[in-house]
Amino acid sequence: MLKVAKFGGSSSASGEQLKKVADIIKSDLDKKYIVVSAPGKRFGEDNKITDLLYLCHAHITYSVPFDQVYKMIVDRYSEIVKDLGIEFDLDGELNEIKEKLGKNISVDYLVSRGEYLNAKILAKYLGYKFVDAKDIVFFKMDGTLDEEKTSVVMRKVLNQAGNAVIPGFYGTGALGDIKTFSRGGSDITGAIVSMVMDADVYENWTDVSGFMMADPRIIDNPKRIRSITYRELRELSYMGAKVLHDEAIYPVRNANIPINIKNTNNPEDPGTMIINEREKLDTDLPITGIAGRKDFTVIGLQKFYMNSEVGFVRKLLSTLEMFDITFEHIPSGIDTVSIVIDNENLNGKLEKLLSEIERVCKPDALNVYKNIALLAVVGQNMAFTTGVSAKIFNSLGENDINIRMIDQGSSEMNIIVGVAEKDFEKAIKSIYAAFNK
Ligand SMILES: Nc1ncnc2c1ncn2[C@@H]1O[C@H](COP(=O)(O)OP(=O)(O)O)[C@@H](O)[C@H]1O
Ligand SMILES: N[C@@H](CC(=O)OP(=O)(O)O)C(=O)O
Repeated sequence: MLKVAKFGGSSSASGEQLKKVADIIKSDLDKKYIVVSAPGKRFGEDNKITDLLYLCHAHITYSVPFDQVYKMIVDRYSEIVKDLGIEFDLDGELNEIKEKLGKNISVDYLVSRGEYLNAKILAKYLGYKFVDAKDIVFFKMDGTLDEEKTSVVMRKVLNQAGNAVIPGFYGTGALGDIKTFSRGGSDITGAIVSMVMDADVYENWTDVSGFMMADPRIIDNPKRIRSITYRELRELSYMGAKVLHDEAIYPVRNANIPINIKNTNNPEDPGTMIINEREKLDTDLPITGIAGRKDFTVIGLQKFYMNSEVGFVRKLLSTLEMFDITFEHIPSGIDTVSIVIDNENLNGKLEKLLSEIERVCKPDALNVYKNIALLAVVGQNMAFTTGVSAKIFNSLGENDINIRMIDQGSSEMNIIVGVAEKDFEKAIKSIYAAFNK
């Protein structure tokens, strides 16, 4: 039996947490490859090391003194090393980083030091080998994973290493520089190690006892999801349930490796199993989970006889292509079509995009709705159950929540609802309550 275990920032936020991590690892010899994030928050108002490193880089870029932020980082690691009581040359490591803290330091290199140092510390505490992610994770020129090179090199290095601790979140770019995944990317590193080493299970250790039916920061004590398919999980994590990065699903799903979400603070809890087959799901609830995100803009077009104008949607989408904008959903009616765009992708381009849409599509009306939140109600059982959408829309209606958009994928595995951002939490609460009476 081979297990890959990834411990997130919440599991490694302090010496005390890292001691729990070590106990978990030592109590199960199948956990051979350990992936670790940078120290996360110890309490609500605390800072994640990765955020402090980004902040430090911003100070350097704008030539603002960064000593105070840098000191906060140094203090956190000093405390961890002290609490663990290990002999660790922290000063030597920090000096190496400090020497590079000039104007031209790459942001990816600097933020990757969060996981680098944490993995080195944990390896020392466990007596495991430290394997630097820069030597086993490789990216292509376009920034995507170089799966071939990564597989060959990682397999060779890890087979020789025996038990090893690997920093998550980064690897080496095509030009030999350090590159990171997007935020939360240590989950992806864990999934890649699982795939390449052909693990029997990928354990993802965090601070909650599994994937919940809804965000526990919005719903008090939500029901735990005992088992969920990769597809459902991807929908939920993409839509904001960031327990697991949505891009971490692909490598393990392809290799058919189950993921087990577990709680470092409650290791006995079974957590959530993420598997391939719907038939083996341990649930008969019509919906599996609810997730959502704020910060969307909806652009709505109306045009009489739009449905008979050949190529209308193509023209509309070509305007997005022109500005290099991706979209989330495109619900349409007979004479209407809307595009839902993540604000991050609009990035100051909205006015220019609207004028191009006017020019190319000549709509009768063009409306923009800002501050939209999207909610996704997800479940593979939904396609086989009647009345699910009625329940969702009734619950929103009963709570006076105005629905701004509805979309349902062809898989019938999710229903997406757009609401005003101010109604976001209320909407999640009312849908959750409707399915948990
Ligand atoms: N549906 C959900 N189920 C469980 N946790 C959720 C859900 N949606 C959001 N979360 C939040 O995700 C957090 C865990 O993710 P994250 O902070 O990235 O963990 P880590 O630091 O271990 O990587 C939980 O503490 C919880 O607040
Ligand atoms: N430390 C990185 C990568 C990561 O995956 O962190 P976490 O496991 O705490 O989500 C980040 O904050 O984005």
